[in-house]
Amino acid sequence: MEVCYQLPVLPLDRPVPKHVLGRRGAICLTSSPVLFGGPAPRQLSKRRGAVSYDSSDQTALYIRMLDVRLKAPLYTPERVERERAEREKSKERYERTQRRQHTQFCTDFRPLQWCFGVVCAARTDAVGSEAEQPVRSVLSFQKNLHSSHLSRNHTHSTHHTLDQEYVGQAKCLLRKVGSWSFDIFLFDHLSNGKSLVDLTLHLFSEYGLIKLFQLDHLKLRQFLVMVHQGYRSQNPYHNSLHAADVTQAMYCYLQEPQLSESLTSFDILLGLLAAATHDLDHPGVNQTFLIKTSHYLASLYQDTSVLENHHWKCAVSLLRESGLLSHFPFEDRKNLEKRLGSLILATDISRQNEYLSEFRAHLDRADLHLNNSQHRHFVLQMALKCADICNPCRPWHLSKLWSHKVTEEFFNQGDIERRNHLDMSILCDRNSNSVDKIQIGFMSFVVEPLFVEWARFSDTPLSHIMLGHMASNKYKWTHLPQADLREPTQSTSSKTLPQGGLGP
Ligand SMILES: Nc1ncnc2c1ncn2[C@@H]1O[C@@H]2COP(=O)(O)O[C@H]2[C@H]1O
Repeated sequence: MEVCYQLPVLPLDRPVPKHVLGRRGAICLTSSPVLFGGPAPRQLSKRRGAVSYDSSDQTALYIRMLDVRLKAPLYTPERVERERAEREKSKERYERTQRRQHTQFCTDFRPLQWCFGVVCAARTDAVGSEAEQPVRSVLSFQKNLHSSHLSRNHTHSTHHTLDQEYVGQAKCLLRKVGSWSFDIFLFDHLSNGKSLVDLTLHLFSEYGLIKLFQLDHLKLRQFLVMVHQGYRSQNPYHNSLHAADVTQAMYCYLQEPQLSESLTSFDILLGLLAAATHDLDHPGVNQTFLIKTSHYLASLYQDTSVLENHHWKCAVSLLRESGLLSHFPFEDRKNLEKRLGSLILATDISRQNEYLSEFRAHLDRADLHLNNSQHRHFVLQMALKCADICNPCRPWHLSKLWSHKVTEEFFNQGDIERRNHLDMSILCDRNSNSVDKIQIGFMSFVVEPLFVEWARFSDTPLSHIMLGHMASNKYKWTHLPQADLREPTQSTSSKTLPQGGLGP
């Protein structure tokens, strides 16, 4: 049996032990205590990894064994039997749910199949044989789900991830989820790359949405795992970490007094769902690229909000596929799907001026009344727009990382365009653009105008903190020497541990 193993975390309330400070590298591992330097226990047939740790304030210490795999019979027969029974029970329950959903679905899953490259020609061609198609061929995401370690974690099945200490750290960090300086990169590490799943689950339970809307916990988790998997991890920027970041920002905005005092639970449910799904299956290139390469999505959505329409359709597909809201009355589901689309479509950055002018006009006339459901929806749209492009308003150490990630994605697109002799898209040519110039332009022309209006609307400490960070970040991009603006190296960036460095 192959077991994923992670190390216990050293206690947070004690000083960093001398033998840990200043050390980094491979260590030996036993099933419970951590030995630094001792011989490897005999049952370890394989070990590989490194310890990385972070102690930014000398009281907190994160320590992690990366990618360690053991071949060790750690299970007792009773435990194996108990877990087998749990697995069986969970499998039965899952299959029952899927059988029920299959009889309920009468929707067109084509966008879903396209976006994940599942070939279902038989299904679309042969209408007569549609009823005979197996569920799996239609529900493409389930295939991914079955093989996902994320979906297996909660059933404690064969690959038991001994991750409890990390989970403890992640839970600890979640207590600060409402803080604007919440470190999503660190949280992503602590949650094993599934920050979007864990964070959104946490927020759902924090708001009591699970109870209130009688959501099935298993379906919710499966839905979020599918959302996580629906993002392309190879994108430097538009991946599920960005979605987690936007969801966390959205939560901060939902907590602002104006909103928290007026939004309904349905608004909150919608706002969180929209944030988590707003960039689903982003291909890592922009709309211009899709149009000039005659991509099918461009023709499907007639060159208008191509990506946002696609994100929306993917989100709807996943909602239906998971059956998360299958117990809602039909009208409520329709309403939610429609409003979800309207929120996601608002993130089309090429329509920024439309939304901003309307927002400004409302503020000038002081006629936004949040007891009006349409006005509440409009404010949710503005909140999601802010959350989507809030990275320049984060503290420098986080903002800088996002800036490099988004620029890398732009430049990757430019490289493809160059190789294929296509016109270079704006900001995508690495030979004539630089991250600092892109940031200064983006902040001045896109971010600042939006956040100035948002501060007029909400006028809270947070809105001013965001403007403060943006001004200070812009100053840094303008004045710091190039060496300080470079992307943090592997050893100091979030790729290992994001904050505070790693020691020598
Ligand atoms: N820090 C940033 N610098 C430059 N552009 C950005 C930055 N953050 C977000 N964007 C752009 O803002 C856009 C918002 O919509 P998208 O997510 O489609 O694509 C995003 C990027 O093109």
